[in-house]
Amino acid sequence: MNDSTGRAHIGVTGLAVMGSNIARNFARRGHTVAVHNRSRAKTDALIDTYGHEGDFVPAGTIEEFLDALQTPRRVLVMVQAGAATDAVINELADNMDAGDIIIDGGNSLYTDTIRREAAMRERGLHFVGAGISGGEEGALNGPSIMPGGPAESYRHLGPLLESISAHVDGEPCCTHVGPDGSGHFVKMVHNGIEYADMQLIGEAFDLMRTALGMPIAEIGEVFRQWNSGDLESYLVEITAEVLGQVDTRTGRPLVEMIVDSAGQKGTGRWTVKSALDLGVPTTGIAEAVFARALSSATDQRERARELQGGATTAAPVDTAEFIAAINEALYASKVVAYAQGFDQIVAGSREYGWDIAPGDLATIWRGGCIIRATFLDRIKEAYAEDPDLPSLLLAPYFRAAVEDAVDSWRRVVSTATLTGVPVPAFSSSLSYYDALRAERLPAALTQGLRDYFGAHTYRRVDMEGDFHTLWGGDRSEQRV
Ligand SMILES: NC(=O)C1=CN([C@@H]2O[C@H](COP(=O)(O)OP(=O)(O)OC[C@H]3O[C@@H](n4cnc5c(N)ncnc54)[C@H](OP(=O)(O)O)[C@@H]3O)[C@@H](O)[C@H]2O)C=CC1
Ligand SMILES: O=C(CO)[C@H](O)[C@H](O)COP(=O)(O)O
Repeated sequence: MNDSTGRAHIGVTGLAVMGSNIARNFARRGHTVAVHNRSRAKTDALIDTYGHEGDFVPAGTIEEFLDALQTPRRVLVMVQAGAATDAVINELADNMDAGDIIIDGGNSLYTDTIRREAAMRERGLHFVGAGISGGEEGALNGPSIMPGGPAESYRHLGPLLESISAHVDGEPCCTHVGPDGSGHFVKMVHNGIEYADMQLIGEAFDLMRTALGMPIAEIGEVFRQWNSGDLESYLVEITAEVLGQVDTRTGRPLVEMIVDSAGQKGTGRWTVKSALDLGVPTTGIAEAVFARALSSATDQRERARELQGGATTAAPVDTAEFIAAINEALYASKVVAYAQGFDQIVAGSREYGWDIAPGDLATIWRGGCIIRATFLDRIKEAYAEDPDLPSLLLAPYFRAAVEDAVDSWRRVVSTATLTGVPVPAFSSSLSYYDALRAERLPAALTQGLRDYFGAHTYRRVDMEGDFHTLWGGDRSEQRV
């Protein structure tokens, strides 16, 4: 047990990319911040390079670190998710006192956070699983922060976290999301949407590159222009930057020199697994995760290059017009991805009793995070108008935008198919839209088949109850 008389307002342990920049963010905003890392070198490097930026208290051991903190102690853990996070939390907990607060700011799996919160609560500690987004730049200048955990912890922590978060229209991009794993759950879905956003941008790029045969620099310019319209967002902005980058070794566009095999650390996959468990059709995110998996199946792709694509047609004639159509298809598909992500958040909130307000997330995702976009203002307004919106696609603003875009969207998907350009996210989003608005779905036939082979029963459109047809007998229908 420590008898703390320390002076630091908060401690950060784990000083890699995220932790070191968040520690600097705290210090630059006038907070005294204790800093610690498993291996001392990162602590020393932070102090040597940035020590002048504010009031840091470097610590070599967990005991020194905790002694440096005011009580109740507040410690932000920024280490690798999984076993490393468990190890750090347990070491902290063994040396902390009742009422102290541990904040896990890593990309932890929300079910781990539920487990850890319960374990820490039993030990009298507060545990806050906080999703943090913004990468290196956001961590330093203002991330979007999604803290879960007990409401009481947020009363102690809120002002501190809000002070380092991004702000949009004077509002902090940080709010208490709900109990236990809710903060990490919404961060997971945020990352799933991030995957879908990037996949859609990639498909738009591929259409311009492969179907239209445009030079990379010109495509970059298109994205730059799109960033002053409805698609204005951080990811579209940095797409223009990446496409504009010239490789210094070869003089060619850098993107042509990067291996086309996308990595993933897990949050997209977790989103899809959770969507399957919750029964939410998060198809855009799933396609994005599978597209990364397919891209990284490099040996299989190498062998498959010999497969013939059949009679593909020539590129669209009017380039400018087709670029405008891609813009609309991208926007409509993006609305679908967000609609599905928000559906998943609503379903998760219901499943775990978290009472998450979707509009609050739209508010705190407007700044600081990777999916920040002007678009989120509209989502915020949509949920302010109707907090129980059945789907974002039914909010008047988005409904009108998607209905306006749908002809272009169909043309882009059909042109992609005819020219042999893969557009899994564009096309699955359009299919989702068509399925959602369909009068009748072929699920009726699925039910008939299930009843035929497995006596799984079906419901009728004209009366209540469950029914089974005696398929192997006289084919009469029984009420079961
Ligand atoms: N990078 C990004 O853009 C973002 C990352 N995140 C999440 O934030 C967290 C931190 O990310 P990032 O800064 O990239 O760092 P990394 O995920 O690369 O983690 C490195 C840090 O973890 C520490 N660590 C690893 N294993 C242990 C252990 N067993 N015990 C103690 N410390 C350990 C390392 O210490 P040592 O130096 O001693 O090896 C180092 O400080 C992760 O959960 C990540 O998913 C969230 C948003 C964005
Ligand atoms: O959380 C993040 C941004 O919000 C991280 O950058 C995350 O690592 C991105 O995921 P992946 O590495 O799977 O692309």
